[in-house]
Amino acid sequence: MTIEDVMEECKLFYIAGMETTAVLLTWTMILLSMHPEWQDRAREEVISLFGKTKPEYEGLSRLKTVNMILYKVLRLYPPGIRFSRRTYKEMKIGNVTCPAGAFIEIPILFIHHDPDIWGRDVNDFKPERFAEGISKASKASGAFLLFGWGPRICIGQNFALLEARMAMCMILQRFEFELAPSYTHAPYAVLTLHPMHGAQIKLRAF
Ligand code: HEM
Repeated sequence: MTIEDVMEECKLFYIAGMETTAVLLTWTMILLSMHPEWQDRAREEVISLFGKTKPEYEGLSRLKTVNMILYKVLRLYPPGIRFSRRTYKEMKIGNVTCPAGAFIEIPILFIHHDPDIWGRDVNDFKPERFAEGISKASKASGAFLLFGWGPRICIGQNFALLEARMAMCMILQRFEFELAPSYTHAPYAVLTLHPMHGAQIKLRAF
């Protein structure tokens, strides 16, 4: 690799890794503010596992409620709303024949909100849907696509979830939070899916 290649890789990791995880945490704070009963459940779990001490790596894998909440947030508000592929030769995908060089977009957001896959309560905030893991959460395997799919699937996915668990634990250990009256719910996609008018949240230390 040349030094330029290394620099490009560093930029890619920064761009692909920072904004995505930041919006995941933002939506999690928003949804836990909208659903205080889940905020309380998540806090109870965190305090029962770690008290007020900094969570350690092994302990994070024992989180159940926080995990279900993160998956639920990632289904409803996937940070990246689509990913794409280009065919390098003519190929058949299902019943469709694609010529070489076709650009194919996979609409993560639409798939994550498809009632045929997730049921009629597709838009409800029900983290318990993920109680038995990702594979049992929907009618179609492979419908939870937030990290992409195949050989180019997000290389940072485990790291991202680890960061998110750690950050949410540390926030829940210290603060109760609720939406400020100025918050307007307007999901908006530019590069990532984020709240168009920001996330005004009131934090109360305890
Ligand atoms: C919630 C957080 C994240 C989400 C939703 C996310 C989502 C994605 C998606 C959809 C792709 C395209 C995959 C494909 O084409 O199949 C991708 C690729 C990538 N992600 Fe992430 N990502 C996240 C966090 C991270 C983090 C934390 C890092 C690095 C520290 C990272 C590094 C990358 C890189 C380097 C690629 C390109 C992989 C390749 O082309 O081989 N991502 N990510």
